[in-house]
Amino acid sequence: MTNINLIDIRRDLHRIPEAGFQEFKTQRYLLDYIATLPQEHIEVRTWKTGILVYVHGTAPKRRFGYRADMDGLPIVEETGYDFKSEHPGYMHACGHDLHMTIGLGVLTAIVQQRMEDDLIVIFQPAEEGPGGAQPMLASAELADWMPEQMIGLHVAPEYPVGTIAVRQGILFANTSELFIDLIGTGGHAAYPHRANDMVVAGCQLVGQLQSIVARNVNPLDSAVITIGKIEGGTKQNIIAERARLEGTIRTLSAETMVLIKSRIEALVKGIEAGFDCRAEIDWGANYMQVYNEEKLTAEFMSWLAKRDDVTLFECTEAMTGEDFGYFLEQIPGFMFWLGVDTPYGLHHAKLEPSEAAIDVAVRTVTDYLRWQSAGTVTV
Ligand SMILES: CC(=O)N[C@@H](CCC[C@H](N)C(=O)O)C(=O)O
Repeated sequence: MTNINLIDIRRDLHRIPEAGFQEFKTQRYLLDYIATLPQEHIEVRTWKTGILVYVHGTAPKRRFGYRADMDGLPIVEETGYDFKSEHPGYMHACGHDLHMTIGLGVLTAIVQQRMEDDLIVIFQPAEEGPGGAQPMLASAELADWMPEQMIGLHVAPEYPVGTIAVRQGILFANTSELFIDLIGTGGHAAYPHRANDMVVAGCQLVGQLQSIVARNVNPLDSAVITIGKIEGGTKQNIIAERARLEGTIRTLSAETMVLIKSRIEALVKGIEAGFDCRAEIDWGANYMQVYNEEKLTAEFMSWLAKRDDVTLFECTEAMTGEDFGYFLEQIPGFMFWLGVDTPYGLHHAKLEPSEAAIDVAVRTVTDYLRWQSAGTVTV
């Protein structure tokens, strides 16, 4: 395909993980690489810290899109890599370094040997939060370059390299972030009767939240409420005036999300009454489910099944979230899982995805785009 060293690129990107909408070095790195490609048939735009690259086809009738997310996570890296993150407390622990590298690989292949149709490669910031897809889709930069068909992928630690897992319909859940501040009265540890302990209130609330999925959601439906962070108090012998819970809600339907939010509001009101305190709920960023358009996904799956270099696996839905769902709400297409064969899961400090998967993905996406563009399939 190409003589660029995608492994080196992935390692360079791995060294510089950045928070959502702070991907300045990442954007610079990608732009510098894109500038080394022949420029005759490409146009480049930036949007915030994201990038849009338009590759003009030889006889375009349609415009395809491939999207890669760009941001890292606030995790202290514990891999055995000699190319560890150089940004303290930040790590590419969700595979976005691979997603971007694959984007550059596909871009390079299509620039080197253009297809008939147009391709837009989208590097999107802030997938982990607060969400870059929705504002990017509403931006002037994308408005006149809107793809007619979209592809996205996500690394999957649990599958061997060479496996592509996908399904028609819902692939990833609806999500909502959840931030609850509890505000009471602090005081001396020895005088609990004169204070209003928000650590106790916060702990009770975490316990009560577990009852929503267990007792309010239909057992044949699926939902998750995870509280990933608790903060409260200032010192071991001071009763905490404030506590803060931070979490996320996952559902397979919009209706269940509404139900869960109303139950959280009711339980929080109960805590306010029971502890005579005040509470503030912030729902943070909400992501649309990732819904794979049935016909295109079925065609992709039958195309994959005929290949002998990949193994197709028809997977179930996952409760992960992805703001790629907003692309698929407006543009027909699909997302698939790419096997990267590593014992540690996404968002783990020891995640070491196999780099051999990069070549698998570049080949699969490029061949699929060429096959589509050759007119075998119409949307
Ligand atoms: C693939 C993946 O891990 N995505 C993230 C998306 C986060 C959405 C939002 N910030 C939230 O926490 O709800 C995930 O955690 O699934």
